[in-house]
Amino acid sequence: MAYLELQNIIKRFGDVRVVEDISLSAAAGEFIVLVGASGCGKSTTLRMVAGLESPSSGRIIIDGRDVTAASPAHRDIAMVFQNYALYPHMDVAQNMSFALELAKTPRAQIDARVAEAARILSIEHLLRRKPKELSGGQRQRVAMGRAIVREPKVFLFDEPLSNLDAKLRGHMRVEIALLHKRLGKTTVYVTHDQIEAMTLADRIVVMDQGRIQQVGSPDEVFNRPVNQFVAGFIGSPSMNFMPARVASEGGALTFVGNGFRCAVPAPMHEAAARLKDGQAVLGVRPQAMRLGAADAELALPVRVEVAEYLGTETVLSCCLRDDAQTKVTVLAPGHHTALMGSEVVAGASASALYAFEPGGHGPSLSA
Ligand SMILES: Nc1ncnc2c1ncn2[C@@H]1O[C@H](COP(=O)(O)OP(=O)(O)OP(=O)(O)O)[C@@H](O)[C@H]1O
Repeated sequence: MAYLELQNIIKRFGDVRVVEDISLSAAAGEFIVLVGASGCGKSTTLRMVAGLESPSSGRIIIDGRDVTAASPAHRDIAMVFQNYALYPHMDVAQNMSFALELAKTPRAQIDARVAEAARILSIEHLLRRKPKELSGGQRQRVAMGRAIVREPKVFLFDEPLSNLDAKLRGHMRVEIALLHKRLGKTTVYVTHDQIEAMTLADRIVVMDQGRIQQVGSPDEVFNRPVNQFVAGFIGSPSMNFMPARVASEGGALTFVGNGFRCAVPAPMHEAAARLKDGQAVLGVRPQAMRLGAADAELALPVRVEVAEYLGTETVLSCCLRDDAQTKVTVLAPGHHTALMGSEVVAGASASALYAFEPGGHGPSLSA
């Protein structure tokens, strides 16, 4: 049963609609990640759950109660912000206790909860320090501690790791996953980082231009993206896209692109035959491409523009030999910097091929 529910939420700022009819539900204990590019409306959505913004229309339900009009303090939620939002004049223990003091929680209970949260987050030795005496990662831990002590029904995280350096971000990501496992609370987490989304989420909500594009498990959004936008957003390096038209060659449906052709895989036949003007966008992940695979079902003649060796693999940034505007990234195991400037064939099997109606939000041909 849904524990947190957003029903037909629309948000306008003046004439600008930033959230367009979002409906979403989270089960008790579920970890939901809202992901999307800057400005897609994910923070606004989270802030409406928190009660920091009011929806223009729609309802928000938490644990069976309509909280659409309730103040943040009466929603039983706790939010962790990107900029930590700690009180600078209070020490760590005071920052963590403050909300409980306001709620007139008995002192002994406050002390016990602060001690327990400090233990979970390994910040016991920092309790008497002021925020300015802490590193970014330590401040973020205190912000999480402040959320934990309130024992909320729902945790909300708004880009909590984006102010940290890459190494610390990876470390804190693991801590958040462990914390969720331990506390089991329903969580909504906003990020523009698809690695955070993939690693933390039970279900990922991919947003673009105020709308939900896809809701699914990390496996679903990675392997079965519903449109080109989702396919391009999830996965690193991003999926390669190439324009192609569908032609009937000798009775067989074929994708024909600039300098390559490839049989349309059987599961896409019906959708490919229905395409407007026969135009499609093919997609293939950099990890699925093999160098020199001239006999592969999809064999792309490419020119290697840049080759970056990362220690165990090389990222080859290429363009189609017959169309320099179409870029193709190949992630090849081993050391291949010598290929810079040369022409090679990058191949992929038909099972690794995606195809979409053009325009970004057109459906996948295998959906
Ligand atoms: N108070 C406001 N008044 C007017 N427009 C706003 C307001 N708050 C947000 N917006 C606009 O709403 C859109 C969505 O903003 P939002 O912060 O939800 O996006 P986001 O996906 O979280 O982006 P980011 O990752 O950059 O935080 C943006 O175009 C933003 O400029």
